[in-house]
Amino acid sequence: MNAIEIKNLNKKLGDFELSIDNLEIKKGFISGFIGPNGSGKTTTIKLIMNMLFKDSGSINIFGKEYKIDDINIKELIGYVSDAPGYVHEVKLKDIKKGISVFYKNWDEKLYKKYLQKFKLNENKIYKELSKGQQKKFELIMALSHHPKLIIMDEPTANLDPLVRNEFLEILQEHIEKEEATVFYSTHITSDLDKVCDYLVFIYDGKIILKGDKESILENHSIIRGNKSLLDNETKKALISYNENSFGFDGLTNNVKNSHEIFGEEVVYDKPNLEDLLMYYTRG
Ligand SMILES: Nc1ncnc2c1ncn2[C@@H]1O[C@H](COP(=O)(O)OP(=O)(O)OP(=O)(O)O)[C@@H](O)[C@H]1O
Repeated sequence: MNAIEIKNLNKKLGDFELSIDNLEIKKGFISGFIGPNGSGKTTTIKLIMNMLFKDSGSINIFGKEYKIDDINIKELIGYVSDAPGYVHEVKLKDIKKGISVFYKNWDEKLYKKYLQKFKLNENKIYKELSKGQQKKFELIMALSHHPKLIIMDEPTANLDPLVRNEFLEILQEHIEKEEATVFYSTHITSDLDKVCDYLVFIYDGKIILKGDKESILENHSIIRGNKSLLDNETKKALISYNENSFGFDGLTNNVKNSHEIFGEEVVYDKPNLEDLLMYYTRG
């Protein structure tokens, strides 16, 4: 069974349209959700969280559907939003008191352990925490009820590299222990290089690429060569390309075909996720 299954999902917001024909998030893995600003990541996540109502289509969480199984679904999910998550003027321990009662599986021991690990004092007022500490607290709240699915929207934005690593470590530790699934959006592709197994790439409201990270990277190649090799036919082999006075560079998603077209006259480089994001979105 998949952790998340989306079919024929449609949502219009002003002149933006999100349209996802089919998306399956595999249970037990980390799936990274990437795409440029305004491509529909937050909208998709809010739809998955039922914080926004869909126009049409279906969203299943571990085979369950909102409306029928709302409470059961929410018990299964740990959510970290892109915005500050809690009322600003309240102490951490009071936030915890108010929220923990909604979860059957709330684990006070685990909560205390994470507080210690992240060196957070629960007598502090939420607003007095730094942005990184606020995110850590939100992660603790999201993990302390043993969620089977962790959904996060840009959780590591604004975190320094050290805190980001701690954040990812605690997440990985949790996944290993709980066999949980993670689906999270980010602009920080180096985080995904480190931890993600699967990748979902959204652009202008549509999923343009999805699959396991290693295969996606293997199926793509950056080609660099002399400008004279670019013509209307050879350009068709490239997702996008860039020309300068020395030559060109472009991305292909058909490495074999590109070898047939360009032969040994060009250099083939392995792309990273940053490269994919750039070539796919620069038109
Ligand atoms: N309430 C709304 N009314 C009208 N348009 C909206 C609304 N909410 C979002 N949008 C539009 O939907 C599009 C997708 O926004 P969304 O926040 O999902 O993108 P995103 O991929 O999360 O972007 P970012 O990386 O900048 O956070 C944008 O063009 C945005 O302006």
